[in-house]
Amino acid sequence: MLRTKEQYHDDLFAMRSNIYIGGECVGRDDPRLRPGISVLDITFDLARDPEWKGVATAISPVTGEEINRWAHLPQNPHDLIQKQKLIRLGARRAGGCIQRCMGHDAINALAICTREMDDANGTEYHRRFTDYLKVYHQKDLDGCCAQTDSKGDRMKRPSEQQDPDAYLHIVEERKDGIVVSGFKMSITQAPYADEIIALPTRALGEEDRNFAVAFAVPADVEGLKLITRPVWLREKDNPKAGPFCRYGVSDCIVFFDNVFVPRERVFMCGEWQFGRRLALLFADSHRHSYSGCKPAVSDILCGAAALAAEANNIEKASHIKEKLSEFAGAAELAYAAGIAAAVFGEKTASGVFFPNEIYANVGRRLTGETIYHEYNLLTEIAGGIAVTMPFNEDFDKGENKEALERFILRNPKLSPETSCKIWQFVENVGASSMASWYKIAGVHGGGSPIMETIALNIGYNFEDKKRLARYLAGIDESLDDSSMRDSKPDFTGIA
Ligand SMILES: Cc1cc2nc3c(=O)[nH]c(=O)nc-3n(C[C@H](O)[C@H](O)[C@H](O)COP(=O)(O)OP(=O)(O)OC[C@H]3O[C@@H](n4cnc5c(N)ncnc54)[C@H](O)[C@@H]3O)c2cc1C
Repeated sequence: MLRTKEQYHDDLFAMRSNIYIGGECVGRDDPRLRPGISVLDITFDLARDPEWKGVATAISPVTGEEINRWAHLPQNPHDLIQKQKLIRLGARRAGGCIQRCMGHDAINALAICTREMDDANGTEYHRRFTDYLKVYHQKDLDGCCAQTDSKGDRMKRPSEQQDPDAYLHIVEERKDGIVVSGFKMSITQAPYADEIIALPTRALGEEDRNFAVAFAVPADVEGLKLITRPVWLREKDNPKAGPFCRYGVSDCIVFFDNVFVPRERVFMCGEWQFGRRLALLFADSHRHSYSGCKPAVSDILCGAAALAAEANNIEKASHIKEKLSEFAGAAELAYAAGIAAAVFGEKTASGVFFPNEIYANVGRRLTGETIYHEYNLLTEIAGGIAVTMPFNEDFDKGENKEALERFILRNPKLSPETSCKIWQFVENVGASSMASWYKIAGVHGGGSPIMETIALNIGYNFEDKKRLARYLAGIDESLDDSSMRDSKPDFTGIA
């Protein structure tokens, strides 16, 4: 089934009120949530648009029916590339973050890890998960991923924390399910998701057994509170403002206050040995997703910088050309890393095709490192007007309207109206509440750069480089490069 955005809204607005903003409990129809809901609308519209069939849609391996690609488990490299393409496409339209990749990455991680736990322990998590996914596909659900725990004292393990709620944990195990408590934080799109998919955030020891828990619950389940921080642009309700102003985002503290999770929705319960594996499966899949969305952010920043250069009539200056080319490097190297991760990925026992973790991590780290630099490029090219421009209303009405039409004109080839729109866009993209969100998301979303460093320290073959150096230095007589010969890209599904 492919839901329309109207069906999605109906389902959303029928949910129990458990959203808290500024100390008040509000419904999902609160206008401050609307900019985020409008982003999700794009994902429903794209899936029903014949032009994007096969990019925004896929065939479900569990129901055999056409589904929204956000709910799909990639089966081959082609699927991973289509996912990457869809993320860049959606993110370009949403102005930077399409918000659905976390749920997608969570279901992939669960499909793989439940199978591996069953193979190791004879449990039945994979069957439960597949049954859950069938309903997820049939109802065309949207899940957010609640992985990041509030974590309390960073130097202490989950079981050592003064407040056990610093990490989501099992409070009680019953025959028919489990009761869980704890805080997850920075959870994007939780207030307008159908489902919350909870996963562990880190490697766990035996003493952390109760913190090894994964499950899915409806986002309005009894005992769940979503303490929400919406981000929107000042012009969100101005019909004359550009599409960028329609979109925004909400992140949440997801507070599980003794929430009951029925057995059929529990996908990990005490398997602490698999804590790291499940956390990393999500993180690596999400880092691959960044190779789609971060290039879109670079596209937008590059476009804004190029327009600012045009408005300043400095396009032909050599330092501007050089700066613009840096955006191309940031966007396309990250995108290329995503494609490499897809064709050098691997088929897991669950049938899910998983991106190569080295390429996914180097791509993600590059994007985290360049994000502030890219904003700096825009600032250098645009000058200071982004933070000093009068409000839109001053350009629209009042006694200074005519004077401001002259003021805003720098490049005589542009009309005052176009010039004004360019500078308003530069302000919104580069110097707004959303701009700050994108900067910090660019660094920490998908794991802080240190997490990619750790992943690379574990997975990258440094011994191979040492062997090479030993050979070139004359310490070893021969060099074994057979791994280069044996590693072959997989083009399954790619026409
Ligand atoms: C905009 C945004 C959206 C997000 N959306 C989601 C989402 O949808 N779902 C989700 O699950 N998460 C989400 N996240 C969370 C994101 O994954 C985390 O921000 C990220 O993993 C970093 O965790 P943290 O913010 O708790 O920072 P910390 O982990 O506290 O990191 C802060 C600093 O402390 C250091 N540090 C931490 N622990 C240690 C230690 N033991 N020893 C030494 N140094 C340490 C780190 O290296 C880092 O430099 C989102 C984050 C942002 C900013």
